[in-house]
Amino acid sequence: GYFGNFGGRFVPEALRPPLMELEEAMATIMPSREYRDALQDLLVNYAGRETPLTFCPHLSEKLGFRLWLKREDLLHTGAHKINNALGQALLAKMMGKTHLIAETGAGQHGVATATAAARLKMDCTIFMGAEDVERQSMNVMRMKLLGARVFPIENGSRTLKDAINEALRYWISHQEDTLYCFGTAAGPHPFPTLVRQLQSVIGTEARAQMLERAGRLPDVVVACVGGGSNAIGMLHPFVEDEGVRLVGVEAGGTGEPGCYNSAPINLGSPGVLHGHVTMLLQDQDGQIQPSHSISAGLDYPGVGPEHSHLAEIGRVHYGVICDASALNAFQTLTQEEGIIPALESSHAVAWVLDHADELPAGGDVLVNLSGRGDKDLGIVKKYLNL
Ligand SMILES: CC/C=C(/N=C/c1c(COP(=O)(O)O)cnc(C)c1O)C(=O)O
Repeated sequence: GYFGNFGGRFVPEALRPPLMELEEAMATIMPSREYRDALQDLLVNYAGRETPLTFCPHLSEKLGFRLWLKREDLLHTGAHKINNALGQALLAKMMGKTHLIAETGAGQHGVATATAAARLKMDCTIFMGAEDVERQSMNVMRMKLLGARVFPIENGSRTLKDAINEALRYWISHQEDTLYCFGTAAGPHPFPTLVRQLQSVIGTEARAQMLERAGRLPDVVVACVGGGSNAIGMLHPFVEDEGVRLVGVEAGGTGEPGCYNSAPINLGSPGVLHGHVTMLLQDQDGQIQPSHSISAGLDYPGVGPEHSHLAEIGRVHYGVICDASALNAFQTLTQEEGIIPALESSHAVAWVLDHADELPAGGDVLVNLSGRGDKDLGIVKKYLNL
């Protein structure tokens, strides 16, 4: 369960049995024809795969290279989260579980898990920081409509980190009938591996689509990094392609010195959080620092262990984008190409806009559009005179 020096399973003894049961199910149920056919049917005929690869003529003209977007925003529920939620919910169902629990920050994973539970007729409980309940209220309404119970978490920074803590605590005393449907490529082993496996459909499809549509592999592949699931899903299938430059984009928050950010790879240090060793925002005593980002989905002081490893070995470059640049990219993509991106995905687009002069003229740049921006209109209204 390690990626170089990062990963592992640093959990209370009581959590080892359900994690070992999950690992066993990954080895016995997931390779089965029954599971693979059922998941493929859900991804194609329910979630809407394969997602389009959209060329951006206007931005390509302005930037001097061909810009391509992988449209995970067009999936059912509006983000890549459904890939992972369907895969884990189906696994839980085949393991005989009747209850799914999950954490959520932007609410997309919460909605995806509630959707999967509704489709597979399972109970669903979502843990969500109270601050996120307010700033992503449309997604909270969707979760409730879908039949999920939503628990607002008041302690700590009232965001994603606290929601994960509560979900793990709940799971300890509800192991028999419950699977924790972990929402990102972090957490104790086997979650980072399981989530990468389920999200790699993004990069596998995009790689084939680039060869078909561009006639070549992309020069650069870019994805935003919160816990790291859409990025590892997009980047993993390209890791062996040495000529392809891989970029993960962390959230820099307001960008003022000493401000709260969500850029543990760039500004953090190694530590243990939520059951794994990874790069973290922490003080010298190992106390986790509060994080900040305009986008709830990137507002997390940790990152998946495989990203910490890919940064350490230098295979992926991790950049930082602040709130203002993300808002600018949100507006630019909307106006230039008629696509309203999630604030999370806007960080990846912003990195391309801000670094255009470093990117190969006449080349091909692929960006993962992890979600759509409908959920963020209430937030951006304050900043853009809507
Ligand atoms: C698991 C908590 C993160 C959430 N969302 C994160 C997110 C992210 C960042 O999460 P990762 O892909 O796991 O890094 C990117 N794009 C969209 C549209 C997102 O909603 C959520 O609860 O919805």
